[in-house]
Amino acid sequence: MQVDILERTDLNGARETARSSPSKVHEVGLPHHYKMWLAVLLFVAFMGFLLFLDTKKPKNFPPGPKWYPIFGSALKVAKMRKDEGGYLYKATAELARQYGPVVGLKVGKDRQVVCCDYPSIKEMLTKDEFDGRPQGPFYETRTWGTRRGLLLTDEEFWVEQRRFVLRHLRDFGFGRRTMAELVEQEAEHLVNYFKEKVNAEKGGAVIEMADAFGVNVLNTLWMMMASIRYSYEDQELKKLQNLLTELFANIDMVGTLFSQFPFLRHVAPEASGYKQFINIHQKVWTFLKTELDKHKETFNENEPRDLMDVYLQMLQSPEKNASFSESQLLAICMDMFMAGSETTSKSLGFGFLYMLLTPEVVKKGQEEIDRVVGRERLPNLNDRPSMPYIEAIVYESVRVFMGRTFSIPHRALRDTTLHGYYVPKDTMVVANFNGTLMDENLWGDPHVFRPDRFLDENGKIFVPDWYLPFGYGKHRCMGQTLARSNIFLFTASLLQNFDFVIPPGTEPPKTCGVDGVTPSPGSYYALVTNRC
Ligand code: HEM
Repeated sequence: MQVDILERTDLNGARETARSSPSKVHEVGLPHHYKMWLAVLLFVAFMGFLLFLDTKKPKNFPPGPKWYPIFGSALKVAKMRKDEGGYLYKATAELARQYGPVVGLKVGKDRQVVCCDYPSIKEMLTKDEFDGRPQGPFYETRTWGTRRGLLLTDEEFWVEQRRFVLRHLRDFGFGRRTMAELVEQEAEHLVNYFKEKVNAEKGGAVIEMADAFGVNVLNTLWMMMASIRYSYEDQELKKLQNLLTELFANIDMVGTLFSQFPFLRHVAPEASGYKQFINIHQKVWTFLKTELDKHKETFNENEPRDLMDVYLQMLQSPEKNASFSESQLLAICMDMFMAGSETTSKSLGFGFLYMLLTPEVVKKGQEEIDRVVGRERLPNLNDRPSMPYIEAIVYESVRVFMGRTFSIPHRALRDTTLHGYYVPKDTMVVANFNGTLMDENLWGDPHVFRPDRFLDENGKIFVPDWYLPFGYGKHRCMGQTLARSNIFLFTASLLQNFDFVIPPGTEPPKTCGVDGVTPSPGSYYALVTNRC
């Protein structure tokens, strides 16, 4: 059937098109500009409807501030964070005071549930439905577009990789005698490093404490991972550690601007932190790739020396499963590097910061060391059962560090409930450890550094159920044993040999710390002298 098109221009100059059929029945449509306005109106109404939906909370979702289009509750959280001096954990704790221990938020595109007390945190960490890890650009960009590694992967992929790494790290000493030897060796290096500094100056040395432990902590892990020991002078490593500290101070555990508002990656790559995130990850990746390439040159498949070798062996094996790849090996190294060094050295950093402010703790610790070990030899991990007070300092150091931050986020794998509330699939669920590790109802005086809280009436170690700084359940920390051994021996060895005081004429350091993925004690100094 033939259709012709009639076009005419009306008095206002607008063009109008009508179609006529051969039967000459004219269907005169709306003028073109009306149609255009109608389309615009429909589009606006549709967008309005979508924005309206954006503000609707799922039924029985955990309570929290109102959701606005696009931003969700982000502006409210940002304001509260500003009011709380920039600390996200404090802003969330304040929200929990207003709405209850389980807070429902929407930050940009991310639906989040934050657990802020012991019962909800325990429920979240033990329920299989919450064993996922978040998805999205933030969690994928770090490994160049595909989720890899151990920290932020889930389901079959993660189960297989976690099992492999744990099994083989054990072969290289993880949790065994070889690990103890490595930790003891690094504690000795640390003491010698301090001695060199202290003996070089009359009256002791003023030492920057916040980053005094990073190299030794990393060495204990890296020897098992890649048979590598770094020196204090290694400039490449120093640069990398500074970059990581910068990165960790600029992102939060629950994401960052460009992950919550992904369009910012394109319109404001610098201001949204995207560019810096990519640059730092690129540098870490290149550093690790260089180490891996060096490793390959000396690799002998019949004599694996460390985890890298066992993994390379697996890559050549015909039984290799799809989850194994060279980029996954690099991602594992990156995760271990990030999870392993920053956390332990910052726990030590906070521990020594508080000990500077509470000399009675140092005195009690030194008395125990003198009684059990004496001064003729360095402490070792066999002394641990006889040194409950130093062990209690370890628990307390980790408490004051993790009490300022969140767990690694989890994700609901399916629609489920938490604390009686509805949590839809793919919601990010995170624990604010401040709600357990700094809860006045649980600890009485959580802001006081008091290792005795971990000792019972017989002076034996007592750890309450609500002490969960290493997580719980299937995703629990893989490095807890190594971390606690490092903190124990580094603390015992330093207290055995040195006294630490606030440098005369300076203000006592502040304990507020610097917020970030892992909180940092910030830069502070101690006057370190040989013990008499
Ligand atoms: C004081 C030191 C440390 C603290 C407080 C700490 C804390 C944590 C926490 C809270 C989690 C998350 C648990 C969860 O999501 O439910 C975690 C996971 C993890 N940690 Fe640690 N950690 C420390 C040291 C280490 C060390 C030394 C290593 C390396 C050997 C390590 C490797 C990991 C890994 C690989 C995961 C991910 C586990 C998984 O998702 O399966 N951590 N850690």
